[in-house]
Amino acid sequence: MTDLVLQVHNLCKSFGALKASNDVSLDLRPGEIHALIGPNGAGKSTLIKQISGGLQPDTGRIEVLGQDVTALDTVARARMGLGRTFQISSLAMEFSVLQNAVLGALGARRARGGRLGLFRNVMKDADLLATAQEALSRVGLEQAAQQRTADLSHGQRRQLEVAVALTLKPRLFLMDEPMAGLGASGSKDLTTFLDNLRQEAPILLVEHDMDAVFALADRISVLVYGSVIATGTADEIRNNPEVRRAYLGEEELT
Ligand SMILES: Nc1ncnc2c1ncn2[C@@H]1O[C@H](COP(=O)(O)OP(=O)(O)OP(=O)(O)O)[C@@H](O)[C@H]1O
Repeated sequence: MTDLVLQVHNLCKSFGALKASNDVSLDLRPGEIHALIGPNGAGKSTLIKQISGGLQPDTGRIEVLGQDVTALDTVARARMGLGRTFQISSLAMEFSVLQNAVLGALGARRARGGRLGLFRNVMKDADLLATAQEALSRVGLEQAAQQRTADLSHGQRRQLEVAVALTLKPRLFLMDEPMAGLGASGSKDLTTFLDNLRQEAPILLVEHDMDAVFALADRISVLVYGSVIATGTADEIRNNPEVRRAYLGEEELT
């Protein structure tokens, strides 16, 4: 019996001659933010896709809450509590904020094998509305519920993506660059939000914003050319000579 929320064992994935994941192992503990960093093309998104079920590894094993999910598809993994936000927005821009959250709640119901309805009926479904509204208030968007999603600021869209993921009541989160495109104040707000969210569901966080990573992460894994070259606390990673050589510029560490 393990209390690890996620375990990745010896994952390998090649595209032709390119080893995008080269014997990757890592885990996620309850209540933690584990950041995955590395240069462009290091294989971070490829790893996240394999964990979420969108891409099948060549070899290796993935366990969620102690259960082997390697052969399961995305929907089955979502049903087990694996929530995800994407690098590219999955929101319907012409829909209202509330409609997007309700669509999320509908997807969560589908993942649990529940019944689907026509969209116009769905907007009158008390359970779905309650789930959607609760998720919106968790991220501070309840006042914006009737706004058109296209009219939201970039930061608010990121909050809405997290709200949509929350409708699934996830046991763990995979987040691919949630800070991308946010200004300084947007990333500060999201940093505070993620800091609180980890208690509810631990987060495997892919992020280029090093200020956010070093502020938030309990542990950091560094991926270079598909391999994890180090895992440790922020201080351990800052002081790791191989990481300094391979990835982090000296100026980032002072
Ligand atoms: N479907 C694919 N077919 C072929 N090569 C791919 C495919 N997906 C990714 N790659 C390659 O695998 C390597 C890892 O890509 P990946 O997108 O996982 O890196 P990343 O660390 O997420 O990069 P970034 O920080 O730029 O998002 C890259 O060299 C990329 O070109």
